[in-house]
Amino acid sequence: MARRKIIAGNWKMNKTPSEAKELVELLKPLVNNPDVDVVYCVPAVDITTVVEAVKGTNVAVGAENISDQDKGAYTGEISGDMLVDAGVKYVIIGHSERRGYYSEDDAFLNRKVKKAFEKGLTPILCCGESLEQRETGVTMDWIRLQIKSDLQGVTAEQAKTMVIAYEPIWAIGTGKTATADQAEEVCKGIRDTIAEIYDTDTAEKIRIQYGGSMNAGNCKELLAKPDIDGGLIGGASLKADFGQIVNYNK
Ligand SMILES: O=C[C@H](O)COP(=O)(O)O
Repeated sequence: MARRKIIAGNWKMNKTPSEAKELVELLKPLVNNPDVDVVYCVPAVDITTVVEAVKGTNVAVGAENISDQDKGAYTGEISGDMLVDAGVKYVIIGHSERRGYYSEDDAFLNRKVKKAFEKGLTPILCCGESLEQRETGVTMDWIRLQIKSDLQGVTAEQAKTMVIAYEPIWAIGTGKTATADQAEEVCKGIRDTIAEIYDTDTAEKIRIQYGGSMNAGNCKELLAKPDIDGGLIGGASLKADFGQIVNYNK
């Protein structure tokens, strides 16, 4: 069975609640594609507004982060239960901006992935190499290490339902996209890693996105690759272009 494409916007720290509402309204007529799952991953403070604004549409809402803890004295944290109660279905975990700027390491991210599953949320787990790692030829070794650590204790049944986003750090927000062949090579490598950790059935079911300067111009070629099941879009998710990406096959 063919994997269904999943196109997710990662709004990052860009929209106030009122701006978020405007963006949802702008995108509403543009993001209908029966062949594609559409997700808006939004700042925590926008979640309630966006959940309300997408009611009755095909769009699901995701969070950009989750606490590894359940509840209690963790100032500033947002728990899985809070996200679920607010109507969130997906959560981005391990984005390179969180790994880099906030020193989130693999052991911490592994706890978040497990917490997301425990609460019934679908993790979008990010991985990817730096420019230096690509240039020294260790891309796949690095990514294999990230995935193996971040998925420790995750069952095959859980892994089948999740999403992995391959995001080369050098391509994020730089306008420099990986070529479709480069992106496919790593996404295929990720699928092989999943087969190694689990089995081929799990590898065939897990969805793998590409992220890094994906836009209306390059999405068709990237999404035509056999192991690229969607995109995690930053900059281009904040404008009408996102509709063109969702409708890449039209
Ligand atoms: O999560 C999204 C990625 O960081 C890609 O961002 P970008 O599309 O602005 O390069």
